[in-house]
Amino acid sequence: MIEVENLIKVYRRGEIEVIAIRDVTLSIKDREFVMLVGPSGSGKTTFLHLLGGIDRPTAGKIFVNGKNIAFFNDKELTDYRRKDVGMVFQFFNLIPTLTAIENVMLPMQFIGMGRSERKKRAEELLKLVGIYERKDHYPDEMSGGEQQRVAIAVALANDPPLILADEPTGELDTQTGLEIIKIFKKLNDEGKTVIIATHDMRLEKYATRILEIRDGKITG
Ligand SMILES: Nc1ncnc2c1ncn2[C@@H]1O[C@H](COP(=O)(O)OP(=O)(O)OP(=O)(O)O)[C@@H](O)[C@H]1O
Repeated sequence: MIEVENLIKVYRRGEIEVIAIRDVTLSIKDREFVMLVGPSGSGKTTFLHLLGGIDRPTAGKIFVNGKNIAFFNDKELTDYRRKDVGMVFQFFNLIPTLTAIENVMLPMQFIGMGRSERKKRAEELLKLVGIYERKDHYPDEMSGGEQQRVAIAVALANDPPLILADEPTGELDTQTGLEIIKIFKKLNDEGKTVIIATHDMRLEKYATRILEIRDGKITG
């Protein structure tokens, strides 16, 4: 359960202030599949970064399972990012010097899981997203769609209940994008809460809810 209360994010560039999130209050239940839509610059990425603990709000509260992550100190926030949330990005964000399986194993290392368990779980996750046969390849040896599958496995590494994705099909061709959408649908069916910022209207039929963001204000 996510409860956002009077959330505000203001970026300051010298003298100029940009209000990216403008007093947003909403709640998202467990197992929802939320599609976040809105024009470029409306605040989608900022909103996901705030929910994901990548950025801090200027004001307001973000309760995730009863805990206000806006009040977390750096250590608590790092812990939250490692265990409670998985993030998927438009440009995959894999580590180029690590193979697919090493990328997936890394977040498990951060929480102290032993090597053999990490390897076993990473293999299972790569099978789940349909990319096991490429496990020893480096990101630059894989297509965009393959890299995004690996990136989803990375996001799932520590089994977070919440998955946030920022334009995950934006760099992919039509067919590959559809395959990625179906992976998110499967994850949602298996119990994950999924929030996806996107311009890809094919997600609409899977979404349990569509939120519209405009100039930092969310409706819907
Ligand atoms: N680090 C930053 N410093 C200053 N302004 C920023 C920063 N990040 C975002 N902004 C501004 O905040 C507003 C919201 O940006 P954001 O990236 O969240 O929008 P978006 O809906 O994700 O856009 P897009 O679809 O183009 O990715 C924009 O006006 C943007 O210019």
